[in-house]
Amino acid sequence: MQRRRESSMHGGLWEFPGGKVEAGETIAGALVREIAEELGIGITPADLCQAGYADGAHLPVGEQSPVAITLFACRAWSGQPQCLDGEEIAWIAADALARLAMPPLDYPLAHQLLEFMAKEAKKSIAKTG
Ligand SMILES: Nc1nc2c([nH]c(=O)n2[C@@H]2O[C@H](COP(=O)(O)OP(=O)(O)OP(=O)(O)O)[C@@H](O)[C@H]2O)c(=O)[nH]1
Repeated sequence: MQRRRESSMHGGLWEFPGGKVEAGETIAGALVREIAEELGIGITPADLCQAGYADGAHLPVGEQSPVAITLFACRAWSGQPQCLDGEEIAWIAADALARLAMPPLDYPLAHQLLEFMAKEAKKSIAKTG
């Protein structure tokens, strides 16, 4: 997880690393670029698997968001993650994610990630068992 710069919108809150899709990019292509810019590691679209999606419809009634976020899991990368853009980065255990102070859409994403990981674990047990 990455803690946003204090001076930015949602400053000081923890979020999944990533960023906005630019004109002409695919969502996965934008993530490859953002992860290189923010963490200095190399990932490829082939290693990405969609793990979640959140937009304003996932927020409590009365709360709105102009933002829609697609969350990807990534199984492989090259290099060591460095904090190149945020205030700090940290590995967070999946079951501790929801206790972090995060922007609103990252809470439903964290919940979906837990479900995704549980399903992946079941598949892996089925394969090996
Ligand atoms: N992670 C996250 N970001 C949100 C939420 N709601 C919301 O408006 N945002 C905004 O969505 C934008 C995400 O873009 P970004 O990660 O590229 O962040 P940024 O604007 O600081 O980067 P930039 O300067 O490179 O454009 C941020 O401005 C962030 O504040 C939310 O619930 N979760």
